[in-house]
Amino acid sequence: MRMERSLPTRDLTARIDRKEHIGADGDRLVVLDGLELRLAPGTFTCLIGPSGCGKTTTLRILMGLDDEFDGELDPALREARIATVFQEPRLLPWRTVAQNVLLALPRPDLPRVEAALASVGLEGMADRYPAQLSLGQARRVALARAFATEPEVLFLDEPFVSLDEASAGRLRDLLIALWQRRPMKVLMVTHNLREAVRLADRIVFLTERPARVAGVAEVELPRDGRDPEAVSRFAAELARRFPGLAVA
Ligand SMILES: Nc1ncnc2c1ncn2[C@@H]1O[C@H](COP(=O)(O)OP(=O)(O)OP(=O)(O)O)[C@@H](O)[C@H]1O
Repeated sequence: MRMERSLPTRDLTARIDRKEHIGADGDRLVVLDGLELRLAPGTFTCLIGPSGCGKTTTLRILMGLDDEFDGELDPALREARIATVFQEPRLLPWRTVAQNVLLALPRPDLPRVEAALASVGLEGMADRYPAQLSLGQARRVALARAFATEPEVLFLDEPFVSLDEASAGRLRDLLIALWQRRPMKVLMVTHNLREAVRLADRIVFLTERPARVAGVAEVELPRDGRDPEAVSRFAAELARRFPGLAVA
């Protein structure tokens, strides 16, 4: 029998004192300035803020993809097993669905791949190639791949944009169901305040660029009470509390 790896029980912290990008004209663009984040065990956090304020830049630093910044990441974050889900499903086109999931695992484990695909409703699709999938199906594979690695921290960057509302809604339900089975720390970037309210325990609002944390809201709605009306009401309240930083 396969043993599940246990999840760490302490917070992870990150402090980004300053992050600059160099623009095409060679000018320095200060993107992040004094941004501090804390990821708590078993907590689903959404990061939201105005367009271009630095959300993806923040995520890339936390993922370890960009280390050119002033500040400090929790050493435990560098050592943690992390999984990432991007806007683009990022599947290798010349590999089958099953091979794409298999490649993410530390060792070959076909039963785990099959279980992961079944968990996202893709039984029977293991031998298809990415070009034979709809965008929604490809995103399911990306979720299956991320969860199959049993990460300690899961980062998502707008994983449901460009889908119709019904498909996005089904994928949100799926994401929450997968996460509730094994609630790791999650940090998800989204533009969509209603999506954040639907999914998150906690929403971190960023200021305009250069971004820092404008405020943190706990989503105090019970998970089984997040129907569209309750979500809209809560989102409207937050939009009033953080004017200009998110639209309900
Ligand atoms: N590699 C780069 N080189 C130069 N400038 C960059 C680079 N990456 C991002 N930028 C700029 O930094 C700023 C922040 O970009 P970032 O993608 O982090 O914002 P965002 O909040 O995720 O944006 P959006 O809301 O549009 O998704 C933007 O002005 C962007 O043009």
